[in-house]
Amino acid sequence: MHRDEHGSRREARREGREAERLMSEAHQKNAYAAGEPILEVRGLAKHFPLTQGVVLKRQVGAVKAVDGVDFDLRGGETLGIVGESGCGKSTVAKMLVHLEEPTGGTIRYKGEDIAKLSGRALKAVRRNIQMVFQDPYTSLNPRMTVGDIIGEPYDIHPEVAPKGDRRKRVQELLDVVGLNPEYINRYPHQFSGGQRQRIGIARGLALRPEIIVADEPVSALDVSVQAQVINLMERLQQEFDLSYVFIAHDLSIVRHISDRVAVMYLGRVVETGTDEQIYEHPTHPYTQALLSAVPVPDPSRREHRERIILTGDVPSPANPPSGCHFRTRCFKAQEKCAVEDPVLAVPEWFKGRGVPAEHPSACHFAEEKRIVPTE
Ligand SMILES: Nc1ncnc2c1ncn2[C@@H]1O[C@H](COP(=O)(O)OP(=O)(O)OP(=O)(O)O)[C@@H](O)[C@H]1O
Repeated sequence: MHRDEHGSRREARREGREAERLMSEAHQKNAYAAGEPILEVRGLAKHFPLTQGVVLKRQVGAVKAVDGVDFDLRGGETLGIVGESGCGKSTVAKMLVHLEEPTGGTIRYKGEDIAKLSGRALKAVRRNIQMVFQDPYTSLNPRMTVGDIIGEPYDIHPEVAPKGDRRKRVQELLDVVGLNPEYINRYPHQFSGGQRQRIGIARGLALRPEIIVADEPVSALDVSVQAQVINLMERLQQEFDLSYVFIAHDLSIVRHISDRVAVMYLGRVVETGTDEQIYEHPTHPYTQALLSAVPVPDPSRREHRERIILTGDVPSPANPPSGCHFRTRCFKAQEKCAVEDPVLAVPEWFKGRGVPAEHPSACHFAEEKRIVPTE
């Protein structure tokens, strides 16, 4: 065969592949535009190896910090993730922003599995998913000025703000989060806790992300300051068209800001629903127990609230109970719970009934129980 013929065939194949790639990209964009979730998390797992021995490390088990988590995040919405300390919330957050590598499962961003990305494609996704950390006292470098802290992401993504523009950009961000732009040369210790969290938020916004993963962003703050920071985050969500994953251990904090809520226990999601479904019509005994502990300001409603006291501690994620992870502390547990893992799905007996209890709950004996009386 003639050389030129070879070349033109190769060229045609290359063009064909390029067309296929563009079509697949267009398909993904269309799928997202048609109301697909911006993030789809399926079977997400993180098992940390437990080792023994100093020189020759031998794996003797694994801490199942996250053990098969599913959830969706839709564009412009806030998904609250709640659960007690140690249930794996922070590990989920770190996997979403690529600070930890999953042991299993997928995280799809606009239809693409981010674990399979590398190079420029991965960098672009990382730019679009930013994190705001838990503790503003320790997450900011005390030796850097506020200007350097907020502008640091531009070192990795200089295309977002060329060097000459950075100071102006950082001052705009300070203004956006309600801080005086003239404070740009100050150090973190010169700010209050709430102001430091505003600095953390400004840094999270620097690259103009689409998604912010906020890991207990107000837990370290006084109650009065918590409300201010939450109000700020709600305003920024509108202004910058952001989607939030908002993590907290307290259901009452999450309620204010979340459109939907996922309740986690020992590495798994046990119940998900809209804020109304979770607060007014919980069906999982763990959610019901958490709700029975939230502060209720109105004394007459508080009096009528049912109290569910959980006995025992959260078991170790290195050795979770068989079957349902919650069964060792559950007031409803029966034999079935020890042998059969309940799946996170709408319970059969609520399916198609159009009632608020019709939402996913991982319990063999899911049943609606209103804990906090309505106003
Ligand atoms: N690098 C690690 N190596 C081993 N175990 C870990 C590691 N990081 C977390 N864990 C364990 O994984 C489990 C989940 O931790 P994680 O921090 O995700 O929980 P959390 O719900 O965010 O709790 P908290 O609110 O206290 O941060 C815990 O038992 C923790 O000890």
